Amino acid sequence: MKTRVAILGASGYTGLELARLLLRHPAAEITALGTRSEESPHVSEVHPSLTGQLDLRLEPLSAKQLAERADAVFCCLPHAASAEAVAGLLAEGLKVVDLSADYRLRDVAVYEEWYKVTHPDPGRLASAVYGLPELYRDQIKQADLVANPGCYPTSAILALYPLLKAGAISGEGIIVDSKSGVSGAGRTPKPAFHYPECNESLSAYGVGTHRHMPEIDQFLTEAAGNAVEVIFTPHLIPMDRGILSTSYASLAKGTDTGGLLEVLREFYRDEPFVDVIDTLPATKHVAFTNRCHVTARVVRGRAVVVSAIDNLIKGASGAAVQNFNLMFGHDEIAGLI
Ligand SMILES: NC(=O)C1=CN([C@@H]2O[C@H](COP(=O)(O)OP(=O)(O)OC[C@H]3O[C@@H](n4cnc5c(N)ncnc54)[C@H](OP(=O)(O)O)[C@@H]3O)[C@@H](O)[C@H]2O)C=CC1
Ligand SMILES: CC(=O)N[C@@H](CCC(=O)OP(=O)(O)O)C(=O)O
Repeated sequence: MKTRVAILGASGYTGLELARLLLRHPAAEITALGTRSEESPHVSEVHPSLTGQLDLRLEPLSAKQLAERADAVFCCLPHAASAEAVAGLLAEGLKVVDLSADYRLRDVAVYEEWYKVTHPDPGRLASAVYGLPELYRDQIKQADLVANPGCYPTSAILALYPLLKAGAISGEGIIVDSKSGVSGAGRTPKPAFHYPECNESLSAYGVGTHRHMPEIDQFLTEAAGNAVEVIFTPHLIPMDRGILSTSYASLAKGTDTGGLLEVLREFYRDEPFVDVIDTLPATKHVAFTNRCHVTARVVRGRAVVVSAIDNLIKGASGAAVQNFNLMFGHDEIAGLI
């Protein structure tokens, strides 16, 4: 029997990507789509690319209604709004993959400092599982609530975690320089993402203030075993999708390019979606896939680690399906290859 799934925030970009992936999933059936709109539009009006593939309307649905129609909910809402919904969904016995940032940080004070809002459901931060299967597969299998990682943190953590864990690089002075396509900002219009504002332009933003910095720190600290504070600088690049992160770190012990690659290859040996490559990654090589390409070089005595993902797939909806598969005992790669 198929697992019945609902998508909240289905009118957005991650909602669309989830619908696309789940329509090809052999063990999942999309049974409900959520919106705030009382007009209940047909999905083909909201996402013309789904015309003829899914005959559902987007509806404002209560947690109780969702529990009648689904077993799992993908929550694709903005932060804070998401945690408000999640508490009710869990109370109805649903399993939830939350794509927002609400349950990724373990310390509510850190969340409130960086997100500038009061957390609506702080009691659950300690028990939510961070949905990076490469690190927490066993916990995800047991979880009712999985916090899907941020897009930039996925690219940075996958690149750096194994090297820190192995003691190949130092946690001091790490720099993560990332570029993202515009879909990373979501479908909800904002002036900076208006076509003439961002086309033919490359700009840094959120320098020193981006909310993904403490998320990267949290997991790299775990890898290193002592406090890691990275400098993370995101850039907006005029393409639809994709993230490329170039990270710089000091070497902790004398090693060369081959040594770094060996650590990465060993860590990801059995991983279905992380490819440690000899060549340099490009967003085009992972676009529309759930894969992360990563490589490393030693340059003038420092490590340079380059990783690429599709922000909407391995950075959001693909990771969410991977987590869903683990939570429901489906083949981890179902719907993703
Ligand atoms: N885009 C990306 O690459 C990534 C996004 N994320 C996170 O995933 C979540 C969804 O992102 P994305 O799909 O890009 O966002 P979008 O802006 O594309 O879509 C979010 C949807 O949520 C609904 N919504 C907006 N505001 C509210 C609100 N205040 N209360 C309830 N519902 C609201 C809207 O649907 P309606 O108007 O129909 O109600 C909207 O279409 C966000 O938390 C985002 O930060 C995470 C990783 C990557
Ligand atoms: C290009 C762009 O604007 N990207 C977004 C990515 C954030 C995101 O989607 O992540 P959360 O789930 O953590 O909110 C940003 O920098 O805010």
